[in-house]
Amino acid sequence: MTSEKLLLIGGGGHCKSVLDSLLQSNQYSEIGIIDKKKNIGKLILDKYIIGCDDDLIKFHQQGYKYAFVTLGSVGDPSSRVNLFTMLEEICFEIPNIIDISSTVSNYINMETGIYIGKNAVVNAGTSIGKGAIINTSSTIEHDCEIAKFSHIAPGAVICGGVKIGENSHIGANSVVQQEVKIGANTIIGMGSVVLKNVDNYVLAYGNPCKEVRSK
Ligand SMILES: CC(=O)SCCNC(=O)CCNC(=O)[C@H](O)C(C)(C)COP(=O)(O)OP(=O)(O)OC[C@H]1O[C@@H](n2cnc3c(N)ncnc32)[C@H](O)[C@@H]1OP(=O)(O)O
Repeated sequence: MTSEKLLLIGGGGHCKSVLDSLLQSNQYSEIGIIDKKKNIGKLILDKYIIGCDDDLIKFHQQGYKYAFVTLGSVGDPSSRVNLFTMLEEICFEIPNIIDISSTVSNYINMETGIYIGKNAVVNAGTSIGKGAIINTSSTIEHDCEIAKFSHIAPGAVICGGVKIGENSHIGANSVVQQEVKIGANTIIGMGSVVLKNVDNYVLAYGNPCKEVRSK
């Protein structure tokens, strides 16, 4: 274990997933959670909510060198993006958090603030942008590009050479055919089978996946 102290920003369900991964890896000496002021003192798994956004600078000065956004999102990651920017401005170091049960190739490129959940697989030649969530049991095959703040939800299968634009959500248990391009700020609904490219700013779902409306 290092003597490094980490803050998790957002104390909801996604925080529990990330915290559970952290507790199994035993990487940080202290973990504190930041949430709404009214939730200070509440326990998440076995870590406390110790402050709110207004306290971030104080905690940084007190030796919390690392911080990570644990607010989740389904389709609109704008709050996650804003929190990430706030952490960068305060000069926190933003690590990647990778569950020990995942299988991640050594031959991938990762920016920062990425969560890779339980039993996820990321294959060689893939790149993952900052703030992305690669959730439980998802598979990202070889040579994919997963842009920043996108969320690959549990069980989704992203076949080889797929490109996913920033801020997009690939719904749980969807399958994206090899070489397909999915635009930015787009939502693919749960259980979709994506056979063709999907544009920016659309909601699409179904088997075969079809654009339903603009976002
Ligand atoms: C750890 C975690 O839990 S991470 C979170 C994982 N969760 C996900 O990935 C969820 C992704 N979200 C979805 O799939 C949502 O259903 C969305 C975003 C596609 C649609 O949401 P909404 O716009 O609220 O649609 P709404 O629920 O009102 O449904 C509208 C219609 O679309 C249909 N529909 C909604 N989603 C889907 C889908 N994935 N596939 C097929 N049909 C769908 C509904 O049956 C409904 O049909 P109807 O009008 O004939 O009754």
